[in-house]
Amino acid sequence: MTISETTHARQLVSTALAAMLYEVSVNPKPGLVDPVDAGPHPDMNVFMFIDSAVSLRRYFDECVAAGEQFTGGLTALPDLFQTIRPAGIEAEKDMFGATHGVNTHKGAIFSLGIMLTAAAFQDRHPKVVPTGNAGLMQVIQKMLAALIDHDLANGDMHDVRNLTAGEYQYVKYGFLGIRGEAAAGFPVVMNHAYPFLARRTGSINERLLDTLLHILLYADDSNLIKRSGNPDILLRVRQWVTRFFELGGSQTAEGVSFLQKLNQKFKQENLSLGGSADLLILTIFLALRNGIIRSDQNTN
Ligand SMILES: CC(C)(COP(=O)(O)OP(=O)(O)OC[C@H]1O[C@@H](n2cnc3c(N)ncnc32)[C@H](O[C@H]2O[C@H](COP(=O)(O)OP(=O)(O)OP(=O)(O)O)[C@@H](O)[C@H]2O)[C@@H]1O)[C@@H](O)C(=O)NCCC(=O)NCCS
Ligand SMILES: Nc1ncnc2[nH]cnc12
Repeated sequence: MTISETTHARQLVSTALAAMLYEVSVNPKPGLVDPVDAGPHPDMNVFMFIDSAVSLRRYFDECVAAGEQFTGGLTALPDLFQTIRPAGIEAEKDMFGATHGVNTHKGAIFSLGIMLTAAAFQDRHPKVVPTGNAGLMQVIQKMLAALIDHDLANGDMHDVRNLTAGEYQYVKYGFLGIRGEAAAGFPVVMNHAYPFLARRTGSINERLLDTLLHILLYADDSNLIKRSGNPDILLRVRQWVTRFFELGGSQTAEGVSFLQKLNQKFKQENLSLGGSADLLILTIFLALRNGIIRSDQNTN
């Protein structure tokens, strides 16, 4: 595979990296690292996230090249996913090298790598793939048509001691986690987070904070469930989010004050929103790609 040096390819890669850096910059984020507070992640800080994001440039180059240079048709798109999966495993090594062993972006390597590859393919095939997020969703669904069967339904789940959080939650509760969200074409992002962000007003920080909280209403975040030890946490968190929006969200003093309290609560209960952060990264990627957020229009 030859890395593409076209302006378009470089723009796609820059947009992916920017999405990661925007996400970690948003504050105050409950349950997550931001420039002010590491939340329930004492082993991480914002500089580590910068190092982690920057270490992924080569991988993102490979994703774009794979998407642009794929010669199979729409029905062969599962092969495109198989092309980038080994690159994702190598990218995890780059990330762990950059963070000295801390898991900052494992989920994002998977999710954003898939979305970036699909976007590169979509842009190369305007005659067969519809434009916009709907077309992108279709490409992703086709790429991942075999994922659930391969990883979960037919996976080896006999020794629970060797299961990841996502695999364990599949066996115990039937949750499909990141794989289910990805295989469906990221519906939480496409159907909820992105349209919400597109109509939200305020500064970029306020719009992205509110979008993160909106994501919590829909996402089954396997990090949150793992840290809590009980899927009922999803319902509790959704009640907190409802209260946040009743108070006016991040554009009111009451909303911000509630958010600060949530931040403390997430720290006290050691609750992480790592999966939801990744869905915010994807939403930002699309928003930057489609011009829905622009840093020169950071108005209040
Ligand atoms: C398919 C892979 C993602 C592998 O999945 P795996 O089974 O290894 O992992 P999962 O437990 O399923 O979760 C992976 C990460 O996905 C993010 N995530 C969780 N829920 C969702 C969701 N609903 N939608 C989208 N994304 C979701 C999340 O990643 C983020 O959180 C991490 C940081 O949070 P933190 O709490 O600190 O997490 P820990 O490291 O666990 O720390 P402690 O709690 O212990 O302190 C960070 O990664 C964020 O990005 C989940 O963590 C993919 O990796 C893959 O394909 N790998 C290659 C290997 C392979 O092929 N495996 C398949 C078998 S054939
Ligand atoms: N800001 C953040 N904090 C913790 N985990 C994350 N995963 C992705 N972004 C994150």
